[in-house]
Amino acid sequence: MTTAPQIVPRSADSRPETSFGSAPALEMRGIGKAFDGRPALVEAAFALEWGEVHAIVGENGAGKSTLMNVATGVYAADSGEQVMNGEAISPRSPVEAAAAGLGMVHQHFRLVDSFTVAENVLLGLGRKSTLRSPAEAAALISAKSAEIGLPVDPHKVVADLSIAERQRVEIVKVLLLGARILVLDEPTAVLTEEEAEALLSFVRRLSRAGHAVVLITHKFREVSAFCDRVTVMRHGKTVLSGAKVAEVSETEIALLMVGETLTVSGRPDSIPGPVCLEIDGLSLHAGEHRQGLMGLGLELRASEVLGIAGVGGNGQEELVACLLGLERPDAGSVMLNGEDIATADPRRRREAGLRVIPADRFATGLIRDMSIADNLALTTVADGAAGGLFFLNRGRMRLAAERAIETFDIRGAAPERSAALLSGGNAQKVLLARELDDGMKVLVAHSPSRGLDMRATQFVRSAIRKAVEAGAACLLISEDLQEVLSLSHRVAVMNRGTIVGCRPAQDVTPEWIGALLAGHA
Ligand SMILES: Nc1ncnc2c1ncn2[C@@H]1O[C@H](COP(=O)(O)OP(=O)(O)OP(=O)(O)O)[C@@H](O)[C@H]1O
Repeated sequence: MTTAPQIVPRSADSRPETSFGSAPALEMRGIGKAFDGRPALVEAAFALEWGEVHAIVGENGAGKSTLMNVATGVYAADSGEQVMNGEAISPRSPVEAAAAGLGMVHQHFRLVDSFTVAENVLLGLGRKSTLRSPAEAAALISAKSAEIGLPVDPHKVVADLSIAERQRVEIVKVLLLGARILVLDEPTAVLTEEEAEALLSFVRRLSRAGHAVVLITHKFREVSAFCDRVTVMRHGKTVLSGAKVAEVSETEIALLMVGETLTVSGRPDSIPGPVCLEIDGLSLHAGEHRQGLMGLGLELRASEVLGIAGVGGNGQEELVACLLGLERPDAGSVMLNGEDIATADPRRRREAGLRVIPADRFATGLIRDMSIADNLALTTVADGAAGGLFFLNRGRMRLAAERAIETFDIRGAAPERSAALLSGGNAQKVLLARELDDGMKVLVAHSPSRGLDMRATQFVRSAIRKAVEAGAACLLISEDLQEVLSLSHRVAVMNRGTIVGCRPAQDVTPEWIGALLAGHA
């Protein structure tokens, strides 16, 4: 049986108990890397010590992942040098990097869903491994999992695992491959608060045991509470190299990240008008992994932002799925300007003026393998704006994409580039460019700034703000309370599949929200 991980935040005395070497764990100097002639890294540098947790922060597209992809052999650098523990290395693949002691857990996991954990690890270890069967791999996984205090069941099928469990499998896999330097790319973006805390505590324990850990993150709290040093990247360059976290303030880091001051966008300057969206008695049965909806009701007015606060997993996904038309509710109505669209097809909803920014940009928003121009044209093909009935007017699509790229400041983008190559912030901007069109009357925005850096967050919020000031209505569903409070005219709280309270934003108090979230009011 495994025991719950202990919480081990950064403390004054966080020196490692052991070390894997006397030379620095990793030194990268003068690293350059371009994609299609566009520079992603320019003379980037990074220095990592054994026994530390080192944060790399920077805006979306700053080059954090690319730098670590170079370190771990995913990409070959165009220039620069890399020294690990005093020895020059230039891994040509992630397996080679791991064999040298450098492993990375990516934002998107690389596991085969239909295989068990043991089979996946066996596959990941490759042909050079001495392991011959899943049973041998299972024994090794159990031993490693117990040694490092990270619960993993080797016999489970990956498809049945939660996101946090899959992430633990990836970590164990990388450590079994021989990693002593572990790179985690935004590991907590996909976790609940509790899971994130457990993971970060594990990271601290790992560093105390002598490993070096690189944590790519957008969250300042993680930097200040769990990291020893911080490196800041901007536009492919290292603008702060390995500063001690205790010696640099969050404001200083933020300013280095953006290179200028940002204006904070607040609530739209608009007076709510007539009701344009009225949801009544919306019900959807619960499932194995979902809460369902329990007779949910709400009213949204034109020129208004109604923020829905709540802990994730309380029906938010289901509400968005019902509004998108991906789920058919068991009961209830969704009146959009007098028309019940509860069972209408997605095209009719669009014609009625409904637009949706889903929480998962790529699952229900953009198509990863299609170009930016094609993604932008997805919703206009049916109405003829992208050409005639039997052909697509590529020239028109290209022009529309060029306009969107300019208006929405989609960096590093060209119409024909694949959406898969966009950073999180830029992918969100493509979605906004498509959804915030002239026909929009009601925007449903689900966690619109999740995983985005400060600048992209401000961009998204000010785009919503402008749309609402121009007369649109916005249903803002977000687990980020700050986001809800800063943008909304009214705040509703969602719990167990229904709205449990609603107030004008100025009357919201932490006690009121707290009581509703906890189900006490
Ligand atoms: N395989 C690739 N092909 C083309 N361009 C790429 C590729 N990988 C990254 N880029 C580009 O390199 C730049 C840096 O991207 P990178 O993913 O390293 O940024 P990041 O700081 O990790 O951003 P985020 O916080 O959004 O993950 C971006 O402009 C991105 O579009």
